[in-house]
Amino acid sequence: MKNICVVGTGYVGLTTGVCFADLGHSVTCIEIDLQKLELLRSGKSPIYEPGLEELQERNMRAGRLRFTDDYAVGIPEAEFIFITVGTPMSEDGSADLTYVKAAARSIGKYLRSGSIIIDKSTVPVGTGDMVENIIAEHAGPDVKFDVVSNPEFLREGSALSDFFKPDRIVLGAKNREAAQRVAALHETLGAPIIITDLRTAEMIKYASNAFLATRISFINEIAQICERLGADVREVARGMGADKRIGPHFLEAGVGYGGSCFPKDVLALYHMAASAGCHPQLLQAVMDINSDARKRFVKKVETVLGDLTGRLIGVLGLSFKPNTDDMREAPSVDIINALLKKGARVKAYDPVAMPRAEELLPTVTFTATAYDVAKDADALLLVTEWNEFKQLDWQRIKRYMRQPVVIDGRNLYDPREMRSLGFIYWGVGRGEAPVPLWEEATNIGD
Ligand SMILES: NC(=O)c1ccc[n+]([C@@H]2O[C@H](COP(=O)([O-])OP(=O)(O)OC[C@H]3O[C@@H](n4cnc5c(N)ncnc54)[C@H](O)[C@@H]3O)[C@@H](O)[C@H]2O)c1
Ligand SMILES: O=c1ccn([C@@H]2O[C@H](COP(=O)(O)OP(=O)(O)O[C@H]3O[C@H](CO)[C@@H](O)[C@H](O)[C@H]3O)[C@@H](O)[C@H]2O)c(=O)[nH]1
Repeated sequence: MKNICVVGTGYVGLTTGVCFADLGHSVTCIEIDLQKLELLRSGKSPIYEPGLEELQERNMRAGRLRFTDDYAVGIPEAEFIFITVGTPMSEDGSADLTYVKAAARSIGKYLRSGSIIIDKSTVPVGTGDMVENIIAEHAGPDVKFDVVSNPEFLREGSALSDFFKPDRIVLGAKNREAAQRVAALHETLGAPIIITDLRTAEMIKYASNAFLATRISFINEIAQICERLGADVREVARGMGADKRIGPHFLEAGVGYGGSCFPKDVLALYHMAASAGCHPQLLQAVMDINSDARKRFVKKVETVLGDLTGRLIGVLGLSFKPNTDDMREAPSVDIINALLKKGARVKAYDPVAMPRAEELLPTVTFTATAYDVAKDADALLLVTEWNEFKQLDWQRIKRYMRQPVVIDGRNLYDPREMRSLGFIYWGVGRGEAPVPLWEEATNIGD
């Protein structure tokens, strides 16, 4: 049993704290947002993450997990201190390190010799050195400590299984012995552990996210070509993915990637590269293709319906992906704002993200069910592929709609089935565009 302190209780911090407690360690989580802290102390999770709240409650009851806003409580006893605070996008596109610097200052004030500070937040190359300097400045010369970079690879919606069954654990440090102590902490997980230097570990995180984002933009570009040439991108991805060198994952064409990580991390890497005098042209293309995917989706609605003024559009799914309530950089927000700008009215439904979406989309009407979204709608747009949208009663939806138009941004439905049910259906990269409902169809896709 080790004493662990986790600074920050967002998606990464709470998962880290709860899971290490579940492995039998004694964990103190420090959170400065007092509203969040109150919720956490009452045994509730401030985020929707399947299985997390149950595990949190269990470990709090067992006395292995506690929450505080007081660094004096968490830091002095801890052998391992994880920094998991946010690193959002700054105005210039670089990663904003305000929270990391503040956490390092506070840790420094209460640190005792022998602790290891582990940076789990996604931070630009060189941040580990900066954190070390800030802590040293505040801890004073007598306190001996190490900084280890341990980038986090969990995905929202599957955070627990990603924690307990990681593909790999990356550790970067100046002092190999410190990295080995952190490796030993993770031993029970049985995952491959890669030990490298600080800067390389920091870069592995950005390169991994940028590569996954590149695959998504690549398949979205292929989808656009498929649409023009009458091929089916899902089959293309299946055929490509069967090649072991390519693999089947992250080849789902759609409305582009969103979330709290890919958009900000690709941009931050671009910024890092440009600041170092490189010319990151592939990263620029990845970002351009991603924003075009959202625009093209909106253009499809216009192509089918014509002028959107006064049209009622129903949107299914708001979170940036299923199984999370996270609305950060969700494609739904850009799509809905573009529709509203073109004069449409929008109704929307999401199984869990509506409370978070309300403040971002104040003029949207939120409904209690997916079926309510369809009522009187001129078109229904599938934006997030929640499981419950796979089982809809389409005969019922068709009766509710003003006209049976479905634009599917995630290729959730079978085009032939939808058309045989009488829908005007348009997916992503799956053959020809449907005949527009208005005469002067615009050319789409550019
Ligand atoms: N969200 C993910 O799925 C994910 C996955 C891998 C890596 N990451 C990276 O991990 C980091 C955290 O991401 P997140 O989504 O969990 O962030 P988040 O914004 O959801 O949570 C950060 C938390 O830290 C708290 N905090 C800020 N400053 C603090 C301080 N000085 N002391 C104590 N608490 C403080 C905030 O109040 C907030 O609750 C980011 O760098 C992100 O890029 C995120
Ligand atoms: O084939 C695909 C796969 C994903 N997406 C979209 O890509 C975005 C990101 O999806 P996903 O990677 O599943 O979610 P995140 O929770 O943002 O996780 C990513 O970002 C985290 C934060 O850095 C990393 O830890 C994870 O490894 C990395 O997968 C979402 O909008 C998805 O809809 C696609 O459009 N097509």
